[in-house]
Amino acid sequence: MNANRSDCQRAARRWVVKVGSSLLTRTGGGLALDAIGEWVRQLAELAGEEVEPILVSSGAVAAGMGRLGWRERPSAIHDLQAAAAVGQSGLVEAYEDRLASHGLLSAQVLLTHDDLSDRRRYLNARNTLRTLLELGVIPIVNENDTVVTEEIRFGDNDTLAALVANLVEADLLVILTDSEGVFEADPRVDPHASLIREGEASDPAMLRVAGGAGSAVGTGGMRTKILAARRAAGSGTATVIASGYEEDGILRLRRGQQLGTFLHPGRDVLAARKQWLANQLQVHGRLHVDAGAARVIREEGRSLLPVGVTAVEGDFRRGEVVSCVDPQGREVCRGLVNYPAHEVRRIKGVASSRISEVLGYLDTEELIHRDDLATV
Ligand SMILES: Nc1ncnc2c1ncn2[C@@H]1O[C@H](COP(=O)(O)OP(=O)(O)O)[C@@H](O)[C@H]1O
Ligand SMILES: N[C@@H](CCC(=O)OP(=O)(O)O)C(=O)O
Repeated sequence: MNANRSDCQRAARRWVVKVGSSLLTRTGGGLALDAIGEWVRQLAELAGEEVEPILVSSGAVAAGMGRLGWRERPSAIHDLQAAAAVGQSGLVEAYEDRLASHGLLSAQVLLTHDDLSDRRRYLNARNTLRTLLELGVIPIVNENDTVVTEEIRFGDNDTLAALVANLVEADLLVILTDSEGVFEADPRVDPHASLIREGEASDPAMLRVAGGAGSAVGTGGMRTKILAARRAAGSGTATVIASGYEEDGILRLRRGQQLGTFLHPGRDVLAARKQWLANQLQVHGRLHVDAGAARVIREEGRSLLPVGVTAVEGDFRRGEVVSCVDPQGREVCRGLVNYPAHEVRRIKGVASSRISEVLGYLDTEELIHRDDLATV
């Protein structure tokens, strides 16, 4: 059963807000700085209401074109990459200045899709983003355009935003673009098409209105946004696709107003999260935990600390999935482990306060963080 859309928006704590190139690019290159100021003002207000916003912003190519004096978007990949490299610092500076004027710190995070499919780098990105949010810093994420080709060619930061939503298990993904939302047909082709206000992310009809593969609108455009909503739904995240030109649009969403198109994740959020983690699970090793650890994990949803581990089986790397079993050999949970097998063997049974003494460094106090484990 889908929760009410307004309630979902109001209850959402962790937001990923994606701002598309179509909004950020001024005609002839350069950044739409006034618009950036508006989104920042709203994000700052959200942050003051205990929302944790993460921004995924395109615009590096646009900013670079402005700086290089290029009037037309180049088509050669190396020119696009050069423009993005010149522009990324300007893009972040634009956000940083405006966030600072609201007393907020920002951080630049550059990712590629590959980073998020590699277990260790995935865990690194997840821990970094989690720490930034705990520190009250606003992460500004973009594709690392220097090392990718496909994404920069298709102009697809929608997928990146969905991957980030999965990564941090966001409650809401807001995709801001130049269109009011998803229409029954591309409004540029059919100006009379009406706006779809609500739907299921997985509904095949949504993809059909956004243009099938091979059609003119089949690459980028609305199609990648619907696919992003589907991907986000995988970890229980709801998506809103709305216009970035709407006055106070972000704040109005926060208050529960029905702007743009809302795409329900389609099933129980907690079940989706567990299923999502379970799908990631290819078990690389086994940790034997004592009865106390098994109990607090099962009954209180706590993290696994090294002190609760009695034996280690297998050879796994940091970020891989391990299974935890209780003293009777019953599986308790599976999760992403923060230390490699040879180090877990050294810190098993050790208090977290002594990890750095034993290993010479401290990564995290938890062996498996509660957000990274699924009970079975
Ligand atoms: N069914 C649809 N409803 C709304 N917009 C659509 C639809 N199909 C295609 N589009 C197009 O998608 C565009 C937005 O995508 P895009 O230009 O890639 O934006 P961004 O740079 O924000 O990612 C709209 O301007 C619109 O022309
Ligand atoms: N990462 C690049 C391009 C990504 C891009 O254009 O994506 P999108 O906003 O989805 O059309 C940039 O910052 O210019």
